[in-house]
Amino acid sequence: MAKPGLNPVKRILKILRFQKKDISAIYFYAILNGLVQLSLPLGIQSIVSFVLGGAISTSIVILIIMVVMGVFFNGFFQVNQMKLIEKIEQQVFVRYSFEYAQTIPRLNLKSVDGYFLPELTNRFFDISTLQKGLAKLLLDFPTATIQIIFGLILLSFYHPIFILFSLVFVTVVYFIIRMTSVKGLETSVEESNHKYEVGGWLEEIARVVTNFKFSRDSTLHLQRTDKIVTRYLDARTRHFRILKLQYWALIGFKIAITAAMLIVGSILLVDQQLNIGQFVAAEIIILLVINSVEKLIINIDNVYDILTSVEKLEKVTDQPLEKEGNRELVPAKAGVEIAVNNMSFSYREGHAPVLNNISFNLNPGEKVQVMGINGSGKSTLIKVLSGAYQPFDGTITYNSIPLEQYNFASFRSKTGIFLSTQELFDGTLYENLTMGNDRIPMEEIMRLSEVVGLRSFLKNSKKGLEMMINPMGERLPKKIVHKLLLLRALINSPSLLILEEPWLGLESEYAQRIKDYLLRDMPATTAIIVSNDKEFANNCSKIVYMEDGSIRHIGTWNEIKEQITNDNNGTR
Ligand SMILES: Nc1ncnc2c1ncn2[C@@H]1O[C@H](COP(=O)(O)OP(=O)(O)OP(=O)(O)O)[C@@H](O)[C@H]1O
Repeated sequence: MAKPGLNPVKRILKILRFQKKDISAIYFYAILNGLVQLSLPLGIQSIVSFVLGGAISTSIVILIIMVVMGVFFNGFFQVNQMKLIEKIEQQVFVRYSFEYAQTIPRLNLKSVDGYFLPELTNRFFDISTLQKGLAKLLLDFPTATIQIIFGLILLSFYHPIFILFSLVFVTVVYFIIRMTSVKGLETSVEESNHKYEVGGWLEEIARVVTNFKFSRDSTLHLQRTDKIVTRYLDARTRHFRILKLQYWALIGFKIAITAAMLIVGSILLVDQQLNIGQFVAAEIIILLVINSVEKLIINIDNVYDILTSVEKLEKVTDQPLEKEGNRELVPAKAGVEIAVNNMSFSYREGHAPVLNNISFNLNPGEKVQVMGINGSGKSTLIKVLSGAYQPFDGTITYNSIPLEQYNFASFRSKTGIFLSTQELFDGTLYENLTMGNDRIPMEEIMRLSEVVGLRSFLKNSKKGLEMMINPMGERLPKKIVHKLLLLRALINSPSLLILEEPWLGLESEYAQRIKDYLLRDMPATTAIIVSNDKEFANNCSKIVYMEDGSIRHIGTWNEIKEQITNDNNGTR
């Protein structure tokens, strides 16, 4: 797929390259159509000559039949073109749908950290602009261009003066388009950016609807809408100014060519260099050429729409993906070994790091607890360890292999991750738990549901695991969602487990069961658990205590608890 920095015309050509065969066929039909269309004036020329000669014969009948057949073939070729265009439209839709579905889960989350991803994904809707635009572009453009070329060639047979006109015509059209198109595209993209800004803001109002519903005496939603809609209108007016310039240039040229050709045609007729039949035919050709120019004029807007829609559509697919290698994470009997060396990380390039020179080692199967006050960097640490946030300074290795050398499909298949920001998605309960992995035995799901306290929920739900989850509609209780997500992380005996506050807010009975399960029943799992639970800390083999993005203390709970108490008492 296109990469950042690619200009929009190249992006379009890239898309069209996949449809080379169909597009060649469309051009083939356009050429046939162009020829058939020209048979119309030639046929009429002959008919006029026959009529003027007073000879109504079978030849006229044949000619009329030929002209009518020409009209039929014109329609026939058009339908064939439409069929091919329909196929291209379908293919473009399929390609972008899969491209999006494939890309989004593989995005490097650091690069899209500043975006609200659902809003970014709205750009997919530009697919309909692209489809409609392509249809028009592929139907009208080749036909119009070929008709102009053939028309001009044919005219030059009538008199060499038309050759001169043709050359002037082609050069002027080329320069008009060339001179204004860069600015036109710029303003079109700008207009579209503001369109998405308005869409994004409306989506934001909808996302936090209760904030606006219960606000007192506030018209903030309208004030902000007014501001960004004004920006959109300004951009649109700027874009229309360019379009207007192009329309006027082409219309002016159309007027000039109409006048010139009619005058030349009339002079040639009076001078008897053309007979009346040739004159009528030449005028029909001129009208055809002018009509085609008109089609091009109307389509200029469409060209900008297409170029802009591709630019928008690829805003998602252009985002950097996670950098990965081809190493497989081989599950060891005792879990994975982890070494973090002088690792620093910041969410934005050039900003102060959120994590500073983090170093620690974990043996296979070790359970480490990450502790620290709010904002000390615990969540960021586990996000970076998960491999979803790149790049970072320093090194992180799993089983002595740097994180970025792993193939992430393999790495994630042996990793269980539970982050407090995760949510369920629209699908069945089974899909939400297994994420489509059918090899997970039902007994394991049932066994783990006992651990996290979901047994009675599953028993009581009418459809069991086939129950539909609708995260936006009838929502499940928060605790149930929490337990389901935790269950998902524990499934499939992961070699590496990363959990953020796994039992926070759960009933003490289940919190205890989860702790026991982690400590006793997962010997082959290396676990990193973010929690400030002191009792659990006492049972972990290592505590990483964070402060201001650095490791302040590291060791067993007994080794560091006094230092933490001293810190908190202000003896530091
Ligand atoms: N997406 C982000 N972009 C920029 N800065 C961030 C981002 N997320 C967190 N931070 C900043 O990084 C620092 C560490 O935050 P982090 O959430 O990792 O801490 P934490 O210890 O997990 O806090 P909490 O216990 O509240 O979850 C904070 O100063 C926070 O403001």
